[in-house]
Amino acid sequence: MYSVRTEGSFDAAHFLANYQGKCRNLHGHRWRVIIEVKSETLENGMVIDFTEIKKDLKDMLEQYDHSLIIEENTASEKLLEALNEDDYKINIVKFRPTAENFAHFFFSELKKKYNISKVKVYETPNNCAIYEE
Ligand SMILES: Nc1nc2c(c(=O)[nH]1)N=C([C@H](O)[C@H](O)COP(=O)(O)OP(=O)(O)OP(=O)(O)O)CN2
Ligand SMILES: [Zn+2]
Repeated sequence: MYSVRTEGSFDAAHFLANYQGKCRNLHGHRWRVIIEVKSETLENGMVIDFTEIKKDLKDMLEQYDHSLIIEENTASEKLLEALNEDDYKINIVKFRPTAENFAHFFFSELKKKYNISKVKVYETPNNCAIYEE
């Protein structure tokens, strides 16, 4: 079995709603996203062309770069209105924005095109979550 890995990153702010601890406050991370694709066979000597998958990864992560990520229904209308009025880049997500949920989310997105086997998301240099199938 062959496998290839590549990675990308994005800088974004988030907070964990209903969380007892410092992460309930708005704070930022450089989210590092490492993806792995596996294959039994090679095409043109490759599992997948790095150039192609790197571009798709970059395009996917670009949406979150320099944004504020908010879990659906966890911010007041007043806050959302104020942020929108001042034209801040916001991403409302349907899941709690943890490294685990992002790993699963990015896995599902990439699965649409690639035989993805693993996604690792680093929230800090020391901590990462992994989703694999
Ligand atoms: N299993 C998870 N635990 C936590 C997550 C997560 O996504 N998965 N996220 C958070 C917070 O977002 C927080 O920002 C990270 O917390 P922590 O690692 O304590 O933050 P530090 O910056 O102090 O990390 P260092 O590695 O010590 O620099 C909380 N928990
Ligand atoms: Zn955090």
